[in-house]
Amino acid sequence: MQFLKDIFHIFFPNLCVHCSIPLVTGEKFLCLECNHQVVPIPYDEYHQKMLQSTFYGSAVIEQISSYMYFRKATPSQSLIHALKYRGQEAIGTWLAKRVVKQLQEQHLFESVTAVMPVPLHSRRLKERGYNQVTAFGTVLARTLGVVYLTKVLKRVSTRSSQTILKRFERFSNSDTLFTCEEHALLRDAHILLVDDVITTGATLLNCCEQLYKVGVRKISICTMAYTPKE
Ligand SMILES: O=P(O)(O)OC[C@H]1O[C@H](OP(=O)(O)OP(=O)(O)O)[C@H](O)[C@@H]1O
Repeated sequence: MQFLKDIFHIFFPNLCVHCSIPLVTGEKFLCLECNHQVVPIPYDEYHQKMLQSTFYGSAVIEQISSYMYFRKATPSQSLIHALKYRGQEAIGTWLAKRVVKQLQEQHLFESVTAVMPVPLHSRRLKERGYNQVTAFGTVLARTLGVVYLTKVLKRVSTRSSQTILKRFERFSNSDTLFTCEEHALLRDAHILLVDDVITTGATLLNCCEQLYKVGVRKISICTMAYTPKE
């Protein structure tokens, strides 16, 4: 079997999602060199403040963690773009496994009662075929031993993609994005919201507002990446 895999690999090698060189055994999605350019965000007081500052004055976030810095033209952007726009859904699982390590070492999110993804609009979901945070979120929910709650929080607006907008435009673009149904699992709950990237925080803030309206007591956030302010 391994022999067949090796032959297949000669003709159809897996390529680094950033620099496109063929990957060797042991490498996944990124070659060693590109992998070294991914800058993880440590879980410490300084970086907690940095992440929390996105939501200061708007929402109280219990705990927050983001795996890596998101910067244009770097392997972090290639990873997220391959995950969202090039069908590489398994990148979500791969990143989640890295987050799980941090989560277990730091005893993070231990009082969470459910994990919820930032939902895609049904039209976007149809185009993409999957929500890019599903794989990531389900691994986290399984690790924490809690339910992965979908369908109650819904994206109702069909606004344009945030990706091409500047910081200010992202906020004005995010009026009524989501609605949330009442659900027994949300009352007095501690919800862990998961998404791919935090840029201005407008998307997650909008979700938080809807969750608080239906009786959620605490919200924590975990994302794959965070765009630092320039
Ligand atoms: O912190 P913010 O400024 O709100 O930006 C972050 C959001 O922007 C992107 O969504 P978007 O709707 O643009 O994704 P798309 O590429 O799927 O359209 C991303 O997936 C986050 O959900």
